[in-house]
Amino acid sequence: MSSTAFQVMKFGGSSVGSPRRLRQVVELIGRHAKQGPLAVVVSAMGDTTDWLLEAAALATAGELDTALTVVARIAHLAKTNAAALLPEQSAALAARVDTLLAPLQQLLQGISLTRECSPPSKERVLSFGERVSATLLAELLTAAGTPATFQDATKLLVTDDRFGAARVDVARTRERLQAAVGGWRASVPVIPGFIAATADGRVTTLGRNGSDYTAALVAQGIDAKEVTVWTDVLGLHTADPDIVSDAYPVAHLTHAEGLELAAVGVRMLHPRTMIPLIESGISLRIRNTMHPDHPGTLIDAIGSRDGQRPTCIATREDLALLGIEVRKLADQFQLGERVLAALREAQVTVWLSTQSANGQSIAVVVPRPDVARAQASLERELSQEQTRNEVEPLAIRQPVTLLTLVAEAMGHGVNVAGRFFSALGAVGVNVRASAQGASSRSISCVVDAADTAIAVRTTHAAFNLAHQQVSLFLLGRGTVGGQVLAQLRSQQALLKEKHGIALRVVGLADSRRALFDPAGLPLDGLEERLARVEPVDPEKRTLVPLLDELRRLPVPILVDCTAASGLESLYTAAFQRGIHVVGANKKPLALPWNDREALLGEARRHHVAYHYETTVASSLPVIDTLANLVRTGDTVRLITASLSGSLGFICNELAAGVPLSAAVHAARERGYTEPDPREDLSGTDVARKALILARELGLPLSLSDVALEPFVPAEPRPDTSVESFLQGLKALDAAYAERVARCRQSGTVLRYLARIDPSKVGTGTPVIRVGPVPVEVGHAAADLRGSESFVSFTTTRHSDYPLTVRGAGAGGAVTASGVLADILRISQTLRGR
Ligand SMILES: NC(=O)C1=CN([C@@H]2O[C@H](COP(=O)(O)OP(=O)(O)OC[C@H]3O[C@@H](n4cnc5c(N)ncnc54)[C@H](OP(=O)(O)O)[C@@H]3O)[C@@H](O)[C@H]2O)C=CC1
Ligand SMILES: N[C@@H](CC=O)C(=O)O
Repeated sequence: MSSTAFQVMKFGGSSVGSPRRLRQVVELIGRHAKQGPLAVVVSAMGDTTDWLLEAAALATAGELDTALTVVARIAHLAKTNAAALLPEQSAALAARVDTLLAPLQQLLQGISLTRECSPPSKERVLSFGERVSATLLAELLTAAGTPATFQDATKLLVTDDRFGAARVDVARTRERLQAAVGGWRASVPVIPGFIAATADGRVTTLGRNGSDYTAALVAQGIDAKEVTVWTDVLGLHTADPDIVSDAYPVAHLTHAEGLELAAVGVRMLHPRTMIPLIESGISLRIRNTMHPDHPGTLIDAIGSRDGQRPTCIATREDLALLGIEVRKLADQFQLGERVLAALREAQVTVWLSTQSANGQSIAVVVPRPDVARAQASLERELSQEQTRNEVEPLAIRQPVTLLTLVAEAMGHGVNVAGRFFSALGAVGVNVRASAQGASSRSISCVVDAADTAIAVRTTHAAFNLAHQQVSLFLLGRGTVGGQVLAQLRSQQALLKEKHGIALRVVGLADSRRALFDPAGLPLDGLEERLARVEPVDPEKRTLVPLLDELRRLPVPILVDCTAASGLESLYTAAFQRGIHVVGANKKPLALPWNDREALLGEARRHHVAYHYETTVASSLPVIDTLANLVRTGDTVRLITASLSGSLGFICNELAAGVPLSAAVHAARERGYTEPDPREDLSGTDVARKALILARELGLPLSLSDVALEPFVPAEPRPDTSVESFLQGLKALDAAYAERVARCRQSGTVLRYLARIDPSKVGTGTPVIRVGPVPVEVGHAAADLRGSESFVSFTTTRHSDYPLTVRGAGAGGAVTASGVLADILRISQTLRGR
């Protein structure tokens, strides 16, 4: 290719739709014209084409006056834009616009008289937008010092006479362009996009993305080296930036990738545009007029050599999935061929078709507006088989979206399909149909329209981000929630850098306030920010609308660090929306057996995780250990445990001579107790934990089955406030000091223990007992320090020496670390890499 080969630049309607943008275009062309020969293709200004359609429709309806006001609107836009750049010539420019639009007014008069807008007339009407913009741009360029000449596209681009769907005669077009190009070096040719003409000069148009197509045809016809499409985006993005905030422009693609993307619905590209460029080896650049120094996206024969180059995610929406299945042997039917032929005959576009391996069934994806036509044609085609009851009734699913991954490197790596489907499955998106082309450059699947956003975000993150994004909605900012935020602040950067997990808090709520921002809430000062939110009555508040926002974000997790009752309905709503739950709150797990089963079943049904390791002994790995014992086929014979960090601490304080009331106060201060310490002192908290463990063994028990002896009876004044209850504890100081002294004298230590004995099932003796026990020296609980907990599992395999887990059993920091570990478990499982 000679170094003096032409560049072709195409400017879309928005690039020339306002004075500011038009000025940028004039400057841009001026700069590039100095660097080498340049041809310019331009679209109609702003919404002019839509207005022309409106004017044609009005004229056809006989409303000529209104149609002419639309023409006046078109003229006004053109005059205002041009006059802003060249005020001293505004009158001449306005006269020019009027002259250009005079034939349009006559044409509309004719249409209104006959009340008929034939396809040729409609093409002529539509051609005026580009004529005006190209004429004005040529004049503005010349006035700005870049000599430019309007070139009439109807004299350059030749089509057949199928008005409305004209086909270009490439050979004749090339002949004309070759003849014209000789005169284009002295002055920049400005060619109206979108319009062409038949060989005998009748105006035709090139349809959707017509100006891009004009640019490609011109480039091919004049042997240009590159086409640049100037737009208002930075290039072709990895996904629709309106859906994926992390989508980014792709630097370099192959022609084949570009064609594939065009074929699956990327609006910026059209297969018709790609084909002349591919045939002639011409590169295509997509750049932004507002950021002219940004390189944009280059699409050429070579593409990127980077093995890690991005994967583009394209969607085509408003589709329907039709399923056809035969009951007889498929080879008698040639089902696939017949279905596709019938749809072709009915002029229904098929965006995807996929057949079962034995040809017994076929699924096709068609535009939703064409469903009735498609259905009628298929029913016609298969009517005899239907009468003989040999085919299933046509299954129609709509609206659906076609989601396609495109990347040249896709075929070079293993497990692309696995990652694609597992990423979608992990967020509960059901794949309704799928297809991978032999090109191995793309893989497509069909999802319900309602899942479009989450499916695009999820696959974009799985294939393009070095890190897995996780979106957290945190309930509770107290002892545990506050520490979760503190640990996120200190760990966030490290987790992203070292483990590829980007944890983002998108929501924070306490009992009366809530903050939510899908883009992420800055962690610094977050609790203070929440405190400034106007409080609402908790009875009247619902967080469900925020779950609707959360579900659209990557790996959404609801994190419950409250002790609130009734949150099971919020969990259910979360599960139903594909949101995972991490809970430190024991109450949803201590619901009556059937309710708890229903809750866990809902999570399973929606393929989401519900992790609650911290509900028993804070961050100690108790539930996980028990689950592994059960999973690997061991039989748990007995669980003995000290499950309350606060009661363990209080017992140790009592043994050290601290009065009960002061010990409880200290436990509360240290964040060991429940928000209401009576839950600890009454043994209820331990009963819940023991119940959670027993249920992990599959025992269908409820709280009322637990034989409970309180540590301190919350009765007889359960209605008193927490503060006055705590005050009242002083009256018990002496009795508890005496109780502990008696233990000391008998060589025992007071502990509050839980015992789960599955052998008691069906015997009438309680399976779960919790209560205070004086333990002998040498007992596993005797030497527990501070808030330590322990859990001992005696099993068939661990019979001589029980498997014991021991360590800090309460406290904000340790519990928060357990909550974080549960969050990371979900994140890592979903990372899929
Ligand atoms: N502390 C510990 O060592 C351990 C605690 N846990 C569990 O962690 C949970 C939290 O305990 P902890 O942090 O100590 O309790 P705190 O009382 O310190 O904090 C509770 C938080 O939950 C908020 N809250 C209450 N109801 C709601 C609601 N409906 N929606 C949103 N937020 C709400 C409260 O807001 P407001 O201030 O407005 O009331 C408060 O911010 C409890 O279930 C506890 O059993 C588990 C293991 C160990
Ligand atoms: N209040 C609880 C905290 C952990 O669940 C305890 O004391 O153990």
